[in-house]
Amino acid sequence: MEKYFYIDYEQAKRRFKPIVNQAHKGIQGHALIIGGSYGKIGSVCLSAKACLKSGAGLVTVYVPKCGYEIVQTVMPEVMVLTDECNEYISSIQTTLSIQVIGMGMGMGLHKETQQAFFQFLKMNYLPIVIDADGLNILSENKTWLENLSDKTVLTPHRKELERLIGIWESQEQMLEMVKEFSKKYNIVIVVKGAPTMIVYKNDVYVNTTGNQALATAGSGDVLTGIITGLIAQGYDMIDAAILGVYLHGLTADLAVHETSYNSFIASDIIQYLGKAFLTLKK
Ligand SMILES: NC(=O)C1=CN([C@@H]2O[C@H](COP(=O)(O)OP(=O)(O)OC[C@H]3O[C@@H](n4cnc5c(N)ncnc54)[C@H](O)[C@@H]3O)[C@@H](O)[C@H]2O)[C@@H](O)CC1
Ligand SMILES: Nc1ncnc2c1ncn2[C@@H]1O[C@H](COP(=O)(O)OP(=O)(O)O)[C@@H](O)[C@H]1O
Ligand SMILES: [Mg+2]
Repeated sequence: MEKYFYIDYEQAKRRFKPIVNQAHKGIQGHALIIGGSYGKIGSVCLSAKACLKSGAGLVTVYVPKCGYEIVQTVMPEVMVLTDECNEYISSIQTTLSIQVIGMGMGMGLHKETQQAFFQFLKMNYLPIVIDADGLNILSENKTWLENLSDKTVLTPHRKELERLIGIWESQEQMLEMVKEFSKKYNIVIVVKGAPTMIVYKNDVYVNTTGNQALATAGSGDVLTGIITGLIAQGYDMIDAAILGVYLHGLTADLAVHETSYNSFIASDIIQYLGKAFLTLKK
């Protein structure tokens, strides 16, 4: 039996958990953001900043060496681990105690990066949000999908989704294909677009916030950071996806009267995140 839900204020408000007075960084969780390649370190910066500004206690990023000074300069709050390779990720080694991983943004498709991703997937048991080139690597190696744990959220835009599951004739057919995909791997899929729809098995959650101002570079990287930051705090995968997508779109609704559609950029999502959270204040 399929179920459709609209992600509106009520759906978001009842999922929102205010941070407790006695909170400390440990309670808020430690997130690891893995991604970036030469010329695309900005995508990791956007994700990491969004992750912190969603309430995560600690954020560490794992980037190629070329990203070290950039991240440490742009975001003193974020800790940095670097790959031995300068331009792209060639192996993913970490012994950090973390609660969640967000990965794929700006990561590129270098063969060594693909292998590093595969080795990482095989030994990962933590909640993970996979976006962008992480999705594109899975599309090029579909047998690797078997290694996805049931604590996985995929966040494809329509083109990334097409690479992953093939083409569709209609929105209805697309949703049926995504439901089958979700059931086969027991994972959550955030189908980004206008509107964004979250699919988990036979349930479809249709977002009601957001607008065309979000059609700008890095807005998906920011969403990955928001969802990762919510999971770090203990939200389950579906609630984190629902609340994250709602808040992400709401920032654009709150901002456009000041920024216009044209002059809204991905950093504005992060800037307006506080205002979006305040609308859910209990
Ligand atoms: N500042 C940065 O470092 C940025 C890095 N980025 C990274 O660049 C890599 C490539 O991501 P892109 O999404 O740009 O490239 P993709 O190759 O995944 O998508 C671009 C192509 O897909 C089509 N497309 C994009 N969004 C679509 C949608 N919603 N519906 C239908 N077609 C769509 C476009 O027409 C274009 O042909 C990713 O790893 C991403 O994280 C981008 O996020 C942009 C910003
Ligand atoms: N016209 C639109 N209306 C609502 N949301 C949009 C629109 N265009 C893009 N978005 C949102 O912006 C984000 C774009 O993600 P993505 O293409 O991955 O960006 P990037 O890879 O550049 O970070 C998604 O969350 C998508 O839902
Ligand atoms: Mg993207």
